Amino acid sequence: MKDHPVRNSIYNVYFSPTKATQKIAYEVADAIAADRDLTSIAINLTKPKSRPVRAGGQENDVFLFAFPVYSGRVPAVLIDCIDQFEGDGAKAVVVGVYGNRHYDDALLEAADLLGERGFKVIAAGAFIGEHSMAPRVGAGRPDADDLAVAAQFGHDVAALIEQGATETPAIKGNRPYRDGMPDTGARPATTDACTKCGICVKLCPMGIIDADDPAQVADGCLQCNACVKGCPQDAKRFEGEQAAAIVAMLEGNCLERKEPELFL
Ligand SMILES: Cc1cc2nc3c(=O)[nH]c(=O)nc-3n(C[C@H](O)[C@H](O)[C@H](O)COP(=O)(O)O)c2cc1C
Repeated sequence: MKDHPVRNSIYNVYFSPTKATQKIAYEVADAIAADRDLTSIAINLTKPKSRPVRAGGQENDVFLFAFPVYSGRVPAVLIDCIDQFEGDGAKAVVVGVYGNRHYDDALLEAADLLGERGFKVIAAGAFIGEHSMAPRVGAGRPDADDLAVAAQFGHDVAALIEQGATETPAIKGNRPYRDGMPDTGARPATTDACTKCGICVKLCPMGIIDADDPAQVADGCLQCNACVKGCPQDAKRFEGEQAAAIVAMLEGNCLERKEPELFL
């Protein structure tokens, strides 16, 4: 009988309502997997039924945790998920994708939380995605240049692992973290153009859009904009002064291109 060496894994764990984070996560994970000959296992936390999930690793596994930055923080909906992760000494890489305003304390917060769960966080990266609330901000990102940076980041992480790195680099951010997003009860409005096709029902990461009447949206909306961006009839939108003020602030201050920042 032949002995087969145990193949270790990279867990590509991501939450990505409007898919910017997903693009970066795959680029990073695929580069690490190729260089380290790891089996890539994707864990998509976006659908409500997929959360929380028990996920973890062993010493020679790599755990990529990728999320969109919400209000400069890790989305609150992911905190219960992180509580289910078991590091057991596995190496972890943090990826935060933000909408060209700032990532503030989100990378640091994610690294702290994963450290508490027993992971050795060896690298972190902040990448830019189109702002889900204001599509002119970070429009079209991540683009080809961003994806190339993400792939190179993955190769650099693989080289670090080869060298046996276990230390956490200095990651930008402050403790205590900035205040997270207040729950304002905001939720999308639905126009007469809605055909009740059900696409938004499937896209909603909170499962709160009524399947029979998609105009009915229950409490707990993240304002992630998956329904707004995914509606083929353009029938969902955030209305009112507060939504307009956020878009005006972002378009007024955050149109200048930012570049990814890497911590290794
Ligand atoms: C509720 C909410 C809060 C956000 N907060 C920030 C923020 O603090 N800074 C920023 O630059 N972008 C912010 N964004 C933009 C997202 O981080 C960005 O659009 C990201 O690419 C979305 O990732 P996804 O496509 O994987 O859903 C926010 C978006 C939402 C929906």
